[in-house]
Amino acid sequence: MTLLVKGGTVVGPTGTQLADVLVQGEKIVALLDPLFSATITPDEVVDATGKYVIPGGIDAHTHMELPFGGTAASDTFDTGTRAAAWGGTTTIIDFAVQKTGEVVQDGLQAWHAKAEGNCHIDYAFHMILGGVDGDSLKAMDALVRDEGITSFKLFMAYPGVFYSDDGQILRAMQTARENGAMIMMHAENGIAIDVLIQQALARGETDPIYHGITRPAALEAEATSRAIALAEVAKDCPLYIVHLSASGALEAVAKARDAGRNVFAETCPQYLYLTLEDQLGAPGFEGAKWVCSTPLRSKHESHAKDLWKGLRSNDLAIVSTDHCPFCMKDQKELGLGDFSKIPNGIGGVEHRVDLIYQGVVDGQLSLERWVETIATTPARMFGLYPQKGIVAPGSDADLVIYDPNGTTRIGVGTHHMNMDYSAYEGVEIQGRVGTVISRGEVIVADGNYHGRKGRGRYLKRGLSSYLV
Ligand SMILES: NC(=O)NCCC(=O)O
Ligand SMILES: [Zn+2]
Ligand SMILES: [Zn+2]
Repeated sequence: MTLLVKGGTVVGPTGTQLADVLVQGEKIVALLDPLFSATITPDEVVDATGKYVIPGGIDAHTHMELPFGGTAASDTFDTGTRAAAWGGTTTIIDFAVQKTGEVVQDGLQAWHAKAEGNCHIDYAFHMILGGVDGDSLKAMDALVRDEGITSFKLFMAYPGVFYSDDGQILRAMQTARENGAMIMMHAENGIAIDVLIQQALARGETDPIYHGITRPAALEAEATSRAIALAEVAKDCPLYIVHLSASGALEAVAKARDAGRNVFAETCPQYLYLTLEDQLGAPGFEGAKWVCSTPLRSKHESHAKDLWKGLRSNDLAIVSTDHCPFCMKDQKELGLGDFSKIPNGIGGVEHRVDLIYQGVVDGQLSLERWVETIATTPARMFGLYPQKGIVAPGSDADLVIYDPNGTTRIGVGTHHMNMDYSAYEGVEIQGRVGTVISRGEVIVADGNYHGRKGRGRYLKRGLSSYLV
């Protein structure tokens, strides 16, 4: 079976070219001069005239079905990966969870059981370590060696749940330095935050906005700097700061990178577009829709502006979503009268490609940087390159035909995520995901869905291309 994507502008991290993309089976086999491809008779033609042809998006940070705060994220691997496909994402890297006290491999098998046979697109896992001890350190080696899991998330936040102390973090970093894995860090000082939360509740400050006020930017910056220092002590263990939201944290990352350190970071669309005042501070309980950690930051400070700059300068390497949706009804509502009981998370796996394309329209990013931050760098960072993340011969034929003349209006009435609201209700994007191709199969075209549950494959990942 051959498929020709014809007439489009192929966008990669280093430039654009007018080229037709020839696909055979699941792979890209050639980028052809349009004059030459006129001589070919493929089985199927996808017209991309006037459109961009980009590698399928890779969302390196999702939480399908994550148990949190007495409930679980509302997207299953079925609904969440289908929504991702609609939005031009053809690979996710989800976080398998070792609950505190659980054997790491048991946590991993439980995650495989949730995902297997349910995914519409290809998927891989990072591993959350809910407890660092001798057994889990040995398990890290086994996962890197045998399971294709080469990155481990630790939490400086959420004491009593996922939290690791500095000694545990250091030991995990030393192990990662030895086996080549990446340590991913939720960098917020959870111990200090818990004090602020208790004080706020004692004053009767229970509305959702206090979720943000009790997680100040300074405590993200402090934890980020501490993680960077611990990684230095662990002989420059590769460190990746997740969901970075604050200018001070970005400064710490930039300083480490200027010093040549193995430090990387991602941000998420919510920190580029949404704010403490306008969303988290919405009247009544409405702000619960935007409770996530790290929290949305103040529009009166320069966080969002600095994050866009960080994306341009590569101090922020990747945009992921941290997709962790909860419905308002019965889920976010668990925190009525006590913001600390609102399950943390925002859903957005469907909108990342569009929302970051809007950054191109707004003059924040180049086309090439758009592709790099949503597809190419995630593939390189997490050991999926060049199978994924690039439109090139030999790579999987994961392609998005993106229409710069289309528009997308985001809202709960049209999205495909299993959420009863949209975090971006009414936002209009000056661009549109058209056709989506996953391993050579057209799964979205002309506003219709052609994919199916179970076609997505588990990807065993290699070590990061950025490892030194
Ligand atoms: N980010 C968030 O609010 N929820 C998901 C869990 C995490 O990434 O910390
Ligand atoms: Zn986190
Ligand atoms: Zn997360």
